[in-house]
Amino acid sequence: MFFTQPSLADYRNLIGRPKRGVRVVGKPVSDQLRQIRQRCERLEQLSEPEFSNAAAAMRSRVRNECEATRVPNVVESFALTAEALRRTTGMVYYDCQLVGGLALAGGTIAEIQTGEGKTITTALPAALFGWTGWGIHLATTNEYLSRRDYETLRPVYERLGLSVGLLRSQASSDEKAIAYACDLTFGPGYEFGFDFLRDQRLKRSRHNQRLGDSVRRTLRGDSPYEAAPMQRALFMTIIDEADSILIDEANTPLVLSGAKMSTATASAIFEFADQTALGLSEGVDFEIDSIGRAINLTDKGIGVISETWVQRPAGMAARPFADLVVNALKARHLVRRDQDYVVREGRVLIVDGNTGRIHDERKWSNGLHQAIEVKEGLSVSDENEAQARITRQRFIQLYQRVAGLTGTAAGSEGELREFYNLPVVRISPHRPCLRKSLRTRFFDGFESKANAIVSDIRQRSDLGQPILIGTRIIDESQRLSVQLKKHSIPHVVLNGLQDEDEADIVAQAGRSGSVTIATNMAGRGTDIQPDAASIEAGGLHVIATEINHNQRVDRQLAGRAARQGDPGSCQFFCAADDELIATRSPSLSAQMRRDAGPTGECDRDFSNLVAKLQRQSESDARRLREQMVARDRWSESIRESLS
Ligand SMILES: Nc1ncnc2c1ncn2[C@@H]1O[C@H](COP(=O)(O)OP(=O)(O)OP(=O)(O)O)[C@@H](O)[C@H]1O
Repeated sequence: MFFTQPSLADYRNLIGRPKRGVRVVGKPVSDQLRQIRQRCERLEQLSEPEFSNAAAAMRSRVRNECEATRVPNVVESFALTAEALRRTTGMVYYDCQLVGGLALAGGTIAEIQTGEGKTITTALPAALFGWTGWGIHLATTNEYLSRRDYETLRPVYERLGLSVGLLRSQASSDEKAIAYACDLTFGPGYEFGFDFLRDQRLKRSRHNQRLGDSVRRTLRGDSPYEAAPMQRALFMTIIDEADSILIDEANTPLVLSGAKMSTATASAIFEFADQTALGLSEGVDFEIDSIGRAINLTDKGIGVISETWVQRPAGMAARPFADLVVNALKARHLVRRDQDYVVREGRVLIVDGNTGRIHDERKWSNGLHQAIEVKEGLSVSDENEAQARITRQRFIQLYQRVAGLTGTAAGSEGELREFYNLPVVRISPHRPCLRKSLRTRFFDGFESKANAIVSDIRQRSDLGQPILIGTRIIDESQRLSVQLKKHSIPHVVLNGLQDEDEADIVAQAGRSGSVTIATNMAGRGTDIQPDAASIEAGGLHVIATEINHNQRVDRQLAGRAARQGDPGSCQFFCAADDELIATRSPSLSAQMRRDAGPTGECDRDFSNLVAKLQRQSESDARRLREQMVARDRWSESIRESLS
């Protein structure tokens, strides 16, 4: 049994009905805050056993109230959570965090500035709905952050009598089922979606089971018991870094691959396709749309491929050959090593463009992965069959309740409302942000940009400022590392290829004078804490080595500096050969080269022109998502009409 919708409306009344990006103010909220603070004062007086009893009483009250479909007691729940947090960590919620908690309880996206403390804010709605025992999914962008948040908040939840589970990578389905059986389950957003698909696959295979299958299983020596679904009904998800999960990641659907294809394609055909692709010329046989990341064959190209296919070696599998050649062309011209993938121990491993993380369990489909293996001279792996698929938009809509947090919802309000029916509520920071944003510097190419970055780093680290250099791709992090080594500047690299532990690198990155080069891995969610000497020297300084395709990504990177009222600064370095500029506006790229002085730096400020390219890129990405959702709705309506 679930909450009925009126309870959601009740919360909205508490916070004032959110409209587009409203600032939450008003008497209902201040009344709530006053009551929570008053209750906190009384809870502080309780001994530990008395506090546990109060938490247990809350749990049974919520259970009873839920059965009666009434709204649980927000004031009591928030006060208990605040007191558990204080007893466990010594932290006391700021008013803005309590307001953020109310907004989340009302089913909104709370926009809370970077570094304001979203992690502990999630505990307020999570406990409130967690008392029901129906299972809250706490999703974030990656495993590092979900583990960190789990470790930070588990003692708080346990003090409240709530059970907590973590979805660990490589966990078995039994282990995951245990995590899902908890009141609260932490994990990366995509993992919840993949597990949903895995459960659907299981249900489908059960449905298709024939009489006597379990007897046959026993005779084969397999377990006579069927695997059980991991997840319970999808009740509520609270999504941290909501714009990343709900917008950026939503550009690609979740696709679950299963067993090897029943008719394995011999590697010879991929090699033949690669050879054919090498014989084709750009502009004659094919065109490259590097913005849409597509290859379009010309009529001439199609003719060449057909003729080549006729001359294929005997015994080659029949399969749409032109598709394989297009894949080979993509592998050669569009998919880049140390950007889109890395090669490790003879395998092609995909790099997630949004998070900078390497996913060794993922594979490109329809033969693209194999085409890249051929390009890299590796042995060709088996293709897997796509067994289940869902867009992220549809998956999230399956939850009864959704709430989210991010520092960067601005500009995405329309999309969040249209696809997810989620209003954005803007929460004021508890202290003014002291970040100094220095003017963007423009260069004629990577070399001059790297030289300027190196001399800037040297000056700042000599003064004791810690520096985080944010690169867009692995390749650039490596090239910059080479430059720093040349100039004997000690530094560490965080790009997924490093041997050091990510948590250790982040823990050291705020030390006075330290220099850290990182890909998007550190661009979101990471909490770099400058030490006292660093704060004295001006706080963390962020250098962004490229303007990203998406402004939110830039704002997140800048948001690593000047958190919690600390000083800090950031500066963007932009070059004519940066991907955004080179692919979207060759004319701007040429203009920047022309304008550059003897050091390669431009006098002119191109910020407005670059911002325009960024907006174009964002709206192209949005259009792709809209098309994907429209296709999804269309195929769903066909499926329904056939069933
Ligand atoms: N009420 C509080 N009292 C003291 N410290 C706090 C409080 N809330 C948050 N912090 C501290 O502020 C820092 C930033 O918190 P957190 O990483 O949750 O921020 P965030 O809003 O999630 O940032 P981002 O948007 O970058 O992910 C952490 O070190 C956290 O311990």
